[in-house]
Amino acid sequence: QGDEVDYYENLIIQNTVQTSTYQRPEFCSEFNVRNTDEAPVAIGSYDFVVVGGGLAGSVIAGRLTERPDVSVLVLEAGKRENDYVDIPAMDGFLKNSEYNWGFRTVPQKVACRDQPGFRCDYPRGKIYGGSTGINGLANIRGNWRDYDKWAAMGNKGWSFDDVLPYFKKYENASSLVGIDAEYHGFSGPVTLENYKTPSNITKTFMEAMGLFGYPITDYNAKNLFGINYNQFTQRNGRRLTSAAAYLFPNEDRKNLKVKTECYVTHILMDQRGKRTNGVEFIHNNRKYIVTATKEVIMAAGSIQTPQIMMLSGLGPKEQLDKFSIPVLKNLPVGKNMLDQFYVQRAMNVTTNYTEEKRTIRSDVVQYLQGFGRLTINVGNIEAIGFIEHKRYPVTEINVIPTSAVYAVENKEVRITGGKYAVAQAGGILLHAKSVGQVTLQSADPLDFPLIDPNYLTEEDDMNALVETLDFLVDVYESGPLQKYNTTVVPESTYCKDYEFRSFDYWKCVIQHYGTTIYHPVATCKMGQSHETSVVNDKLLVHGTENLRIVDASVIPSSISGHLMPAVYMVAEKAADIIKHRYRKTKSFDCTTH
Ligand SMILES: Cc1cc2nc3c(=O)[nH]c(=O)nc-3n(C[C@H](O)[C@H](O)[C@H](O)COP(=O)(O)OP(=O)(O)OC[C@H]3O[C@@H](n4cnc5c(N)ncnc54)[C@H](O)[C@@H]3O)c2cc1C
Repeated sequence: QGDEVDYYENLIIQNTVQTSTYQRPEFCSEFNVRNTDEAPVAIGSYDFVVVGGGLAGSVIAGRLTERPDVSVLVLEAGKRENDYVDIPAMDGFLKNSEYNWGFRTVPQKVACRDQPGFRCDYPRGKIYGGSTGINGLANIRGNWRDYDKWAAMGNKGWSFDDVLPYFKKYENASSLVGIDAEYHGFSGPVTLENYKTPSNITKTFMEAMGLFGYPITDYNAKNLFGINYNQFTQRNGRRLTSAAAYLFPNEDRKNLKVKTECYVTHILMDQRGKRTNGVEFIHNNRKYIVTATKEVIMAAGSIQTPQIMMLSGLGPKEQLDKFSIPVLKNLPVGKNMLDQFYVQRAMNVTTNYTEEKRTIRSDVVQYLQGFGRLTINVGNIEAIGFIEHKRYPVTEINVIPTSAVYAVENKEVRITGGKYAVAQAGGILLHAKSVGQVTLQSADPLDFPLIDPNYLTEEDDMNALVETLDFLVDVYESGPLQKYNTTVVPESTYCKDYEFRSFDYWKCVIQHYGTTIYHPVATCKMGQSHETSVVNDKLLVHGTENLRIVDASVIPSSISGHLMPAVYMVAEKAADIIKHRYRKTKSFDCTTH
């Protein structure tokens, strides 16, 4: 075991130090084409070509290739994960690595005031497994009402009762405690785990919530309102990416081909914009094309699926005209963007709660046994709660019981944090009323898209967050937590001139410390009309016969949870929709009914 401990200790030190000097790219420089005059090389054909081997792409490819008569090619721009990626606590550092595309938003009017140019960091996973390769692993499904709303918007087959079987299908909740079994699956490929050694202060916080009418609840079941320990997509304390869950075990399937470091630039459409017959991509600085005999399935996520669509002539006419891209279909691609907004460092709370002294080595020893601080995301979010508001459906709170985190100081990796633990707490705006958009910067596929979440431009969004943060102070000041002498310390850098707990004080905190929680949806939203949505309820792009979108971009409205479970569900359901469309007839032909 000593060798393994040495290996992981060095791995953490070397990789973490590297992230401190990593320069994020300004565009997709590594995919530059060496010889632009060279014609693309054709590499043959597959039944299905999946663009993006992220969360949804992995599920689709894994499920479709269960049928041996169906061939699937996955084109993923990123690389494979490594042992460092698998350590949950390193997720924060992965944002400064080649596993993150490195996007930033356009300058925000109201938010991200402590970030250069008011541009929020906008991480997206660039790795086989997509954003599940860099995410915080929290499995929070949302309210059943959110999905009933999808159906009420006209999307047949997407009510909660319709989609519950697909939530169950992806998950294996066998090791979770305190759950309502009726709402969970126990044999899916994605294992869920609780953090094994939660702090007593988190436990007490959960008890205190009871005084405010919020019980311990399985928020992934019928009753969202309340609090409970976080559920993570992990196996033995290690990150479980969608690729590891759905594709790694099936890589010997002859009908499955995954090609990494392949950057898809265009969907190849016929002149009427009705049928696609494949895609163009760049690999090793050369252009290639591949044919899809049945479908192209877009799974590049809420930011890049719209970008590739628009580059291919499928998007808002005014956008495409601006860059002289011939318009094949005028669709609201990139519009309607909804994102959630997180104020993680909303407050520091001093306590008399002491923590055991840790070292990298002691953490590694625990990690190798499947527990300890390396097995929880860098945010140390041990518990999650959901609270109600009078004029707003719901916001989320995160309980962070420690300030002890990994940091690089003078090229050395340290676990920072003082003698006393400092608890933190964060609030999340789940149902933003402010609507943003993704647009093109140019017609060059190597340019990053322009991301404008348009945070907090609607008054109600700010009001809901102010109420949430103020509520957290009430909880920290409540009786149960006083045994830890919890004291909320007013922010003293940007907001010191405002009266603590006044509306303007919170507004200042939110404007400076809030940022994305990485859950954009609806940029290729599902719906009935091609004027207000991009795909139908079978996820086919309106007006096309065989171009489908299966990723977070089709989610039509915000959900009261994080996004990963919803995307797993969407992809599992999409796989069934596709299998049904091409179900075997007696003659074993594929049918297109
Ligand atoms: C930092 C971070 C933390 C998060 N934390 C959580 C969490 O704790 N809980 C939760 O529920 N959700 C979380 N999420 C959100 C969740 O991971 C995503 O919503 C989910 O992964 C989206 O799935 P997707 O398939 O739509 O896109 P992705 O998983 O992002 O996959 C898209 C894939 O397409 C690839 N791609 C993009 N463009 C191209 C191209 N042109 N050619 C080829 N490939 C391309 C990308 O490299 C990527 O692999 C987090 C996200 C991030 C970024």
